[in-house]
Amino acid sequence: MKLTIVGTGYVGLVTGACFAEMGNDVLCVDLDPGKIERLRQGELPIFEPGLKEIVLRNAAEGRLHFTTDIQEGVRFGTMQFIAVGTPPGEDGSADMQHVLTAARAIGRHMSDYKLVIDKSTVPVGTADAVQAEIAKALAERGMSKVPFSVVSNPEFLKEGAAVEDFMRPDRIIVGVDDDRAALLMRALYAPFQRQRDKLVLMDVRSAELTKYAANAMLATRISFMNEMALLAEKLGADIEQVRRGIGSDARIGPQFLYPGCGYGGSCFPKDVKALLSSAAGVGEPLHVLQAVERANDRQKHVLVDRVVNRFGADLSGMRFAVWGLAFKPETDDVREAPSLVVVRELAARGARIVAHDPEAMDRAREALGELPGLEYAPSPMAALEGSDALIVVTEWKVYRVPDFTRMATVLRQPVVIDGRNLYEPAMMRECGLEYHPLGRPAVAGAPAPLALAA
Ligand SMILES: NC(=O)c1ccc[n+]([C@@H]2O[C@H](COP(=O)([O-])OP(=O)(O)OC[C@H]3O[C@@H](n4cnc5c(N)ncnc54)[C@H](O)[C@@H]3O)[C@@H](O)[C@H]2O)c1
Ligand SMILES: O=c1ccn([C@@H]2O[C@H](COP(=O)(O)OP(=O)(O)O[C@H]3O[C@H](CO)[C@@H](O)[C@H](O)[C@H]3O)[C@@H](O)[C@H]2O)c(=O)[nH]1
Repeated sequence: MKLTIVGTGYVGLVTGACFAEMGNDVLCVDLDPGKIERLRQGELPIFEPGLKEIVLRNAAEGRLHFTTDIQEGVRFGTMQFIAVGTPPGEDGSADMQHVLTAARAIGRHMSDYKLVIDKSTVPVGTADAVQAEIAKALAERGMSKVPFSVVSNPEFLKEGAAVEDFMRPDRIIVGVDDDRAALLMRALYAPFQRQRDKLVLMDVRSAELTKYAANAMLATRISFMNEMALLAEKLGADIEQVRRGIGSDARIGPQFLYPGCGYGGSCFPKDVKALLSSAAGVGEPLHVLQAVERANDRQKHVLVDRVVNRFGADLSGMRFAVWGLAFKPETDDVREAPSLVVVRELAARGARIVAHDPEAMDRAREALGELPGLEYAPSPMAALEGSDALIVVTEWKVYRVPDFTRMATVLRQPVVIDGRNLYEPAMMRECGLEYHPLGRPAVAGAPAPLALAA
């Protein structure tokens, strides 16, 4: 089939590449000429495991093309995917300008049947707005008789596992109100559901809400566990044991129960805000979700609170190693990353920061700008040299089994503040490290170089 993907970001590029991999002929369109030029040269604008191979192979075999020309894009595909950004507006509601611009462009340039598929995460009612934009643009050209359908097909991929998630989805949500569109969507997704039927067809509004409800539920689990971790710590319990205990209940399940230093990324924070805004707009406040957001805002400060408890409020003259800048491992994305809060707060308290991340240092540099006292280390161990403590923010694999003995000697004070519970407390004790995990009893270094703050 011939597909056009409007928007070549995390979702658009993965969608385009994976559909091309299934034999479709795909044209990816983006407004950003730099991004399109790099893709044409075989360079990827983002880091996503496994994506480069698929992009290069399908481009080389002539099934995946890139352009900045929206007119060419609209003429190309019978199926037009909208995969542009829906960032939060000032009031927290999703900013729909990119989606509506894409819809208008489709209406302006189409001359035969198009199936318009909304893959961006959009508030309920957006498909109706897209339909209206296209109809208006067609009417302005005197072409109101040209047929088209609009369907909702929200995307559930996770960054860092995007190709795997797209290729092996748990379910494929399609909100569709007409038979022709449903038939085309079934045919397109047939290769992804050979084992079992994963297609869940529903009405368009329900599909739009399904996406927000899924992210809101996952964010709720995380905030719940983060609060349980803080409570466990106060009560002398161990959240890691509690996590295993509750995760083994089939009704709860083990996934997305990991306490951490707050959820980040381009989705949970913005989608929680957008859903709260939609709900407020129809007079149906979401009390649970309001609390989820508040808890997450607080959680992003938990690591620096620990630093302050341990070293005092004035951190001038001190130096901290920060491991992990991406909002999660296996991505270079730093949007809404807890690391940004940690680094800015440390700098504001006068500390010097030596940060390391396997993939996200360039993006972090762009996001943080020139921050006094911030430098980047070429390796995890280099960040520790001369630092007063290590703060672990993102659980990259390379941080999981460091040389603990060397860590204890390289750090000026052998203190580790861990926002992801990566290490075995007994091992830290054994290596003479003072260890502060989340929701677990802290470990005093042996021999303790400094007494633990109360
Ligand atoms: N990133 C994720 O993990 C993820 C997962 C599922 C759903 N989503 C949703 O998918 C949508 C896209 O997210 P993303 O992370 O891929 O965004 P992104 O910012 O990485 O990419 C969006 C791209 O769209 C381009 N664009 C904007 N307006 C355009 C236009 N009119 N024509 C052509 N190109 C245009 C931008 O230049 C940009 O390259 C959002 O609604 C997001 O919530 C994201
Ligand atoms: O047990 C957990 C799981 C995740 N996180 C944090 O939650 C955030 C989001 O992680 P994750 O969901 O793995 O990555 P995203 O790429 O943001 O994916 C989410 O957002 C996407 C965009 O809407 C959806 O498509 C995905 O289904 C949804 O998982 C990150 O900061 C993680 O560190 C935790 O703190 N604890």
